[in-house]
Amino acid sequence: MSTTTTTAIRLQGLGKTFSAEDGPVLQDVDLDVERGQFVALLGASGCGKSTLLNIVAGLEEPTAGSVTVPAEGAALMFQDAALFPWLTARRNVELALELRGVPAAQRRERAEELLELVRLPHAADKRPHELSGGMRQRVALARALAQEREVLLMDEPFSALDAITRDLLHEELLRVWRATGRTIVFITHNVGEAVRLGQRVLLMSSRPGQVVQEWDTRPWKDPESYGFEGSAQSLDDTLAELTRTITARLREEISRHAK
Ligand SMILES: Nc1ncnc2c1ncn2[C@@H]1O[C@H](COP(=O)(O)OP(=O)(O)OP(=O)(O)O)[C@@H](O)[C@H]1O
Repeated sequence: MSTTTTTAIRLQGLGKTFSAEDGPVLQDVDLDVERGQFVALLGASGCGKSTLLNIVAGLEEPTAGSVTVPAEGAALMFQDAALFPWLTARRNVELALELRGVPAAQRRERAEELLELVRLPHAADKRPHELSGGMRQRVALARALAQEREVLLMDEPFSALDAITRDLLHEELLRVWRATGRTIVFITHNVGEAVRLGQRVLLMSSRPGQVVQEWDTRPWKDPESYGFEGSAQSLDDTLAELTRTITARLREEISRHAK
């Protein structure tokens, strides 16, 4: 099924069971993601985040419920950039354009535009082994954007990077998101990352995986539109408090699962 004008992704009563013996990995997941939204999906290891993303991407079939996504499908980005090692950064991006049927004459220019968008124009002729981990993820982002799909699904794309590089890429991703208006679902188990990036932070429980709680960070990120009148300091304090609250809830979910 394809989506409506305002909803990019709709999950209704979604469930996934790989084996009857292990029981459901996902059960009764209901979720609407509006077009242009940035959603961070947080949960303990093994709670079914990747399975959920793979179902939205069409890589896995649900065993219950329904998934509605844009007709053209979604672009995916993983923790491992998975670039072709023998191709330059530009050629890796061009390949995605080629697969989409972009004529050869336009590919080079478009690939360069995308590498510029992710702030990597100077590395266009380098091969993946000549790039740092952060640079490789920038190429992977440019390649995902080259697919020109409205929905971008990101499965822990920055979790293998050092803290400073990750911090920089958070800024870059937010800039790219604002510039392109993509709908993003971003998986992480890092609460700080989820709060920083997501307009909505969703917490998944484990076994069966369900969305058990949600926080809206927009009032703090866009205080003027939401009539928040506190100082920058009180804004920071409120976000830090939110991060603590979500961390405590995540811990609860992890220990509940461990019992
Ligand atoms: N193809 C599969 N066949 C059988 N079981 C699977 C398959 N894919 C995932 N699972 C199981 O589903 C559960 C959820 O896995 P999933 O990778 O979705 O979790 P996750 O929340 O993304 O974990 P992590 O944060 O560690 O990446 C796990 O118990 C896993 O073993």
